[in-house]
Order: sequence, then structure tokens, then C-alpha cells
Amino acid sequence: MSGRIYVALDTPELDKAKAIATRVRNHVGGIKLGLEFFVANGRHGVHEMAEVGLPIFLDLKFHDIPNTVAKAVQAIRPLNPAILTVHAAGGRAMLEDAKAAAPTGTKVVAVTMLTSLDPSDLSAIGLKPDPHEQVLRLTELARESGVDGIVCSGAEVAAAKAVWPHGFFVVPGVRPADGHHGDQKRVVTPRGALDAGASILVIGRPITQAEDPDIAARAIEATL
Ligand SMILES: O=c1ccn([C@@H]2O[C@H](COP(=O)(O)O)[C@@H](O)[C@H]2O)c(=O)[nH]1
Repeated sequence: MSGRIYVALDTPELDKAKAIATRVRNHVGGIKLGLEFFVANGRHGVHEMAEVGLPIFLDLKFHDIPNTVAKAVQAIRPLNPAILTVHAAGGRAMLEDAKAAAPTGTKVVAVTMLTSLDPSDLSAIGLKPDPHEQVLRLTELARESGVDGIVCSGAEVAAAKAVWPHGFFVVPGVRPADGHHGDQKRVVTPRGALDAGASILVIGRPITQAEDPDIAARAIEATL
């Protein structure tokens, strides 16, 4: 089951990211690189990380007008990521154009509602304070637009999968039962997320900030 874990390497330091990836590589299925890493290291950094030999998930969460997002996706085509994120709230045309611009083998997945948000955050931005409803509305939009799947929390993945049985479901906000939540608000355990229908789990700090990332990754793998 270790193939279902993507380790989130949220650091601007290339050497540190590479060292952690090398240590945990036998207990994870891929490497997730986000804004912090990409802004600091760019395409060169991604090429360096690819040398570890695991699939690369580029979590850049594009959200802009369709033309701008399509051009950004074209610019990362040479990196050939296994997975790439955009925000579902960018709308249907943006999602369609992102998918059309992506390499054939890249899964384009749409972020529905960030796992760091809760009902009160939805209210604060003028939306109904119901994460399930919000996630399902954006899941429908993502499915209709032709992207490959969505990002949601483990609390909504079963409902999303029910409306999109062949979708690809990325679940972050994953914590071992006794783990610190930090800034994550909609949290489930790794086992809980897989049982609910997650295709892959994104796990960062529970592994990367552990005293021994290798042991932490193994311990999580053992629960799956
Ligand atoms: O809704 C979302 C979308 C993306 N993320 C990303 O996943 C990891 C989670 O890291 P942890 O350290 O395990 O909290 C991080 O890179 C986020 O940018 C998310 O958490 N929620």
C-alpha cells in the first residue's frame, strides 16, 4: 500500500527535499512538490527531484483566467508530472483548457475545498457553511469539464466517489490518529481516507518533520 502515499516535500531547500525523498523512497509511491519548493527551485529543482526515481506530483494549484492557466500548464509540459493541480473554482473553461494543455499522461486534478478550511471559513467568503455541498458541487464541475479527478478531504471522498466512480481522488489533510493537525481542519487518518475511497494520500509533516522520516513513513505504511 506504500504506493498510495505521496510525500509532500514542503521546503525551499533542494538538498533537504532530496535527502528526505531518498530516505523514504521505499515507503512512498511518489513525491509531491508544491509552491514553496517550486518558487525556490523552479524547473531545475523538479528535474533534480525526478532523479530520485519516483513519480512527481506538481501541486501548483493554478487558478487564473483560462488563457493564463493554459500557458502555465504548457510551460511545465517538459516536466511531464504524473499529477498536476488546478483550482476547481477557476471555472469550467479554465479546467477544460488546463486539461487540454497538459501532457497526455498527466492527471489533472481540481482542488475543491482546501483541507485547511472549515464551515466558518466558507461563511467568511460568502458561501454556505457546508463542506460536503461545496465539495460535491465542485466535483460535478470537475467531472463535467473532463479533468481526471479532484482534491478533497477524507471526510468528503466517499460522497464524491459516489457521484464519480471512476474519478481520481487525492486526499491531503491526513494524520495518524495521535498526530498534530497543525493548520489542517478537515482531517482523517491514512486508513480512514483509503477506506473511504482515496486514490492516493498526500502526507507531509507527519513524515518530513518526524525525528526519523523513514521510521515515520514505515509506521504509516504499516497502518494501511
Ligand atoms: O486541500 C489541500 C490541498 C493541498 N494540500 C497540500 O497537501 C500537503 C499537506 O501537508 P501536511 O504537512 O501533511 O499538512 C501540503 O503540501 C498542502 O499544500 C493540502 O494540505 N490541502
